[in-house]
Amino acid sequence: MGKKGDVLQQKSPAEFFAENKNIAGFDNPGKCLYTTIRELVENSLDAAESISALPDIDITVEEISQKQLNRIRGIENHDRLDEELYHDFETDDARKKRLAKEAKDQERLDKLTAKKGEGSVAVEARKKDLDAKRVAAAPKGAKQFYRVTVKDNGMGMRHEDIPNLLGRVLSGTKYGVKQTRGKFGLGAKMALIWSKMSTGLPIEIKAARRNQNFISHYKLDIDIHKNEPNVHWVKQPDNPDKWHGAELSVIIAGNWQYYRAKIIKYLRQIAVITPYAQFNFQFKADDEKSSLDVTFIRRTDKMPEPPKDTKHHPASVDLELIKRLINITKCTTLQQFLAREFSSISKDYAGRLISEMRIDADPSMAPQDLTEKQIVRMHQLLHEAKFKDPDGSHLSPAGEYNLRLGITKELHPDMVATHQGEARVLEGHSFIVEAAVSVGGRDIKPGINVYRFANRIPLLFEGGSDVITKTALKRINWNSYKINQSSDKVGVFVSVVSTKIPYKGAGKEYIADDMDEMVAAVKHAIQQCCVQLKVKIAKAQAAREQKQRRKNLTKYIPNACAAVFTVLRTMADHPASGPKRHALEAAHDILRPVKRQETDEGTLITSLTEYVQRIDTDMALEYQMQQGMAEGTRQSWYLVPQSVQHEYGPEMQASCCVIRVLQPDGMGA
Ligand SMILES: Nc1ncnc2c1ncn2[C@@H]1O[C@H](COP(=O)(O)OP(=O)(O)OP(=O)(O)O)[C@@H](O)[C@H]1O
Repeated sequence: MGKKGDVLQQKSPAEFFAENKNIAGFDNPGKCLYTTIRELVENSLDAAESISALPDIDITVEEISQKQLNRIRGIENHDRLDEELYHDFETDDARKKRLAKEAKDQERLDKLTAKKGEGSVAVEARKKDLDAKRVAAAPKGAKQFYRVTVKDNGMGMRHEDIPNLLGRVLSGTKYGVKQTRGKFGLGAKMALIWSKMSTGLPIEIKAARRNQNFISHYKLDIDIHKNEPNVHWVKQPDNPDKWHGAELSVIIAGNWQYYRAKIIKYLRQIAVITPYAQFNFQFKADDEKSSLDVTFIRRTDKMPEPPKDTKHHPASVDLELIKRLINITKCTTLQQFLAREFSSISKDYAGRLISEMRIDADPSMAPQDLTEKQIVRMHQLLHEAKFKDPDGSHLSPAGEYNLRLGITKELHPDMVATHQGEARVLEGHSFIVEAAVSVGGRDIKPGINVYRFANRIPLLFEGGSDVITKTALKRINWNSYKINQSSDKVGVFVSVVSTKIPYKGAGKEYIADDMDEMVAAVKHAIQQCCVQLKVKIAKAQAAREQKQRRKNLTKYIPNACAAVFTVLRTMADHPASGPKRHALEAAHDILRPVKRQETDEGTLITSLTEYVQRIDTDMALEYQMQQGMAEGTRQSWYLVPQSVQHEYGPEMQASCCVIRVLQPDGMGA
């Protein structure tokens, strides 16, 4: 018999992920609830977009008590014999103490609210703090369970594929070279594994493809040891309405209280990046007051072009992948194989590559006849030879329009700028970085608030290690764009799309910060937004300053006019005599209208105000001329001269602008 630790064991992928569920973002019950919702919603979005349907997604989270759960599982509910055995047991004394403390805290909160006002930052922070304290101090209650149901209007699933797609870890339809939210073939199965681990209950699936006259209705779970689906029952009811889509429902342990904020934040951010989708979210609590019903309304029917399937770029393939492609290819010659199974290789180029291999490979040989050595040589050459970069036309970024729309609808910022970068390449996969930077708005804290998206899904965890957060916080000199990084409310939205997002881990929570190409692309996209904002901020600042200057100048006009008018009035009513008379004759023109009551205090105020405003505008223009016109305020117009001879004279100044007539470059006088 072998020694302990010496015995060969094998694990199925399902067993591995069940034991290491944190790798896939299933860390604790609260996070499991969050990740389950997220995985199902992302599958729904992929499914709707794959048939170009505007996504309509219903998400329901229903609280289920231990008693209800037992009823579902067919377990009898027993009355407790020994209360003290249980987690939620609390002595009378302990309860009294807890309640007294809560009352005191509430009193303090009321005082703070009276002083600072409801909704103020200080009050909100204190409320959050108290909620956390309350949860921590409350006796550990029974576990919490939830039924999570997500329904969509997507492509559905083929009836016979459903058990494998949802009951076998590492199986899916998104392994190709295409931009999709899902990639690993894991998410929905992790929700099922967690349901199996925490409640022992199977998953229920309804699905129908377009024009299918029945609905596939399954109840299944997973044999974790064998990594195989285990179908409890299957039905095929009629589908008279020709519904298409999928509805998945799992019952799992979770923690709504701790993760409510994160779940709502996730939905809000996914609504920002997919404003063409409608999300109806319902939380059904036992107690009506705690229930929640939120709809993130579709704001546009304009969907980005869907991503397209592409081929492997030669720079991204490894030896195993080449062998796999050789096994599955339908090409009959090596030259065809290189030209058809890879991107950026033309037929001619394939011929040149084969000659360069110099290993007796011949363009007309069957790829399956390549020896191990020939494959190794081919792999080496594919990594040494030059190829055109993939152009990114198969990617589907959200688009500046959608990004701007989503941000405006959710945050209502004062200003926002967007930029979509050029396609770039990372390890043979093209990627595009889009960014938006907003200033001001609702529900946004002062400082730099980073919103990260990858393949159009929000990333909410592990922000500190992410390339986007690090770039926004450390590599941008905000001051140089007239943005105060601690007091302005700045939103930095960055979305990366790629056929392969370089996630760290299967949980899809962050993109590493160690790839120069990615760092450069993210930095460039943010900077481009900042450049646009700088112009807008400068304009807004100038307008504010002018308004303030005018306000300062006109503030004392009524008082000054009242005093001047009193003097004029007195002079008009009591004409001077003697030596002063001559001196005052000059003022005759002013005094006469006063005497005739044609000029009064109001006339003086109006005239002086107009005068001050005119002078102020002239001064502002003169100042701008001295400073050189700001780029944003300068506009070129092309005028056709009335005659052949034209004098390009000095500039003309009007009250609202300065016109400088210049000779176009390269034109004769
Ligand atoms: N709502 C849905 N509509 C249509 N097909 C679905 C739906 N949900 C899941 N599927 C199918 O089931 C497969 C497996 O889904 P699963 O969530 O396990 O992995 P994935 O989405 O492929 O990858 P990832 O683990 O990265 O999320 C998907 O590839 C898809 O084919």
